[in-house]
Amino acid sequence: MKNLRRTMLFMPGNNPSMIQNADILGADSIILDLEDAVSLTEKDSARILVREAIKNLNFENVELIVRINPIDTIFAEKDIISIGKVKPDTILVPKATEEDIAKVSNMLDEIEDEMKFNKGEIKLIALIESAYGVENVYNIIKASERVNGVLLGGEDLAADMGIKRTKEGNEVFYARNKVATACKALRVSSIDTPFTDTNDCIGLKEDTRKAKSLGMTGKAAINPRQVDDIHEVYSPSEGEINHAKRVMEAKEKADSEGLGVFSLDGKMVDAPIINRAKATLELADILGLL
Ligand SMILES: CC(C)(COP(=O)(O)OP(=O)(O)OC[C@H]1O[C@@H](n2cnc3c(N)ncnc32)[C@H](O)[C@@H]1OP(=O)(O)O)[C@@H](O)C(=O)NCCC(=O)NCCSC(=O)C[C@@](O)(CC(=O)O)C(=O)O
Ligand SMILES: [Mg+2]
Repeated sequence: MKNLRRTMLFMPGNNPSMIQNADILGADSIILDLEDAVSLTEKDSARILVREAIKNLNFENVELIVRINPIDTIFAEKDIISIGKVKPDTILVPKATEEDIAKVSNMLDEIEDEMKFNKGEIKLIALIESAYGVENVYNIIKASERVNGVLLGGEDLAADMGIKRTKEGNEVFYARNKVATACKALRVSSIDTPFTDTNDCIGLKEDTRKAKSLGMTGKAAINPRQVDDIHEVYSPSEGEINHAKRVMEAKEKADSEGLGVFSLDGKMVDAPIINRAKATLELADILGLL
């Protein structure tokens, strides 16, 4: 569902059969990749394919994101100019620093001017996948008003740290915490790193729950089979919806009795719990679960 960003499904920018189905795979966002999923010899043809796909295919039901090549490569400027002119919803900036975000944003200012697009219409997501990026994520988000999300890249981060990536994910605990907190502080989305074993749906759900429990608001996917499992974790369960309804009913009663704090099933309920219940019911409503 566009605008929710529970899932961002990566697909290689040089794979037309994957791209042509992108709109119907159920992900909230799709990422057409010009970076690591495309070999050096295919960079130019992938850029052309992605540009033509954006011009000619229907991507109404998903947020359309393009991951460009890193700013310090010979491909980045061509990517920004060629892709910026066909107006994707969002550009994903890999290995992002403050300077990279400012540079892409300035180039988009010029493109939007030239093409008579609305100013600031093309958004940016910063891909945080280095020790520097994690430590500076707050300032990287602040580097441009276009930034409305962060994607955490666990594989590159582990490589930069010189540590092993594991299914348990203890090695990304600090990064998830730091990214989720910076994103909440600046009210932008925080998308967790993909889970790379596409056959392990139990491991995927466990990994998604862990990231969600730290405040990450969505997760990247690399295979359409992962989309429903991630959505399940990011959807309120029947039990959570029923509890939220009971909190709101009890609140009405407490309001009529002039009480700001009350007890439900022996547990204290006050403003933060009421706000959480409201948010649960709002999301359940958007997802058609009420
Ligand atoms: C993983 C695998 C090879 C498995 O292949 P398999 O062949 O086993 O797939 P099957 O399940 O058998 O496919 C069944 C049917 O679904 C279709 N289908 C599969 N995947 C699809 C898809 N993604 N989109 C649309 N359609 C798809 C397929 O075409 C087939 O269609 P059909 O033939 O019609 O039946 C394949 O999924 C794949 O290529 N994924 C994308 C990989 C990618 O983009 N990676 C780069 C981005 S991550 C990254 O960079 C992160 C990071 O930045 C972060 C960090 O730092 O941590 C980093 O640096 O790492
Ligand atoms: Mg990466």
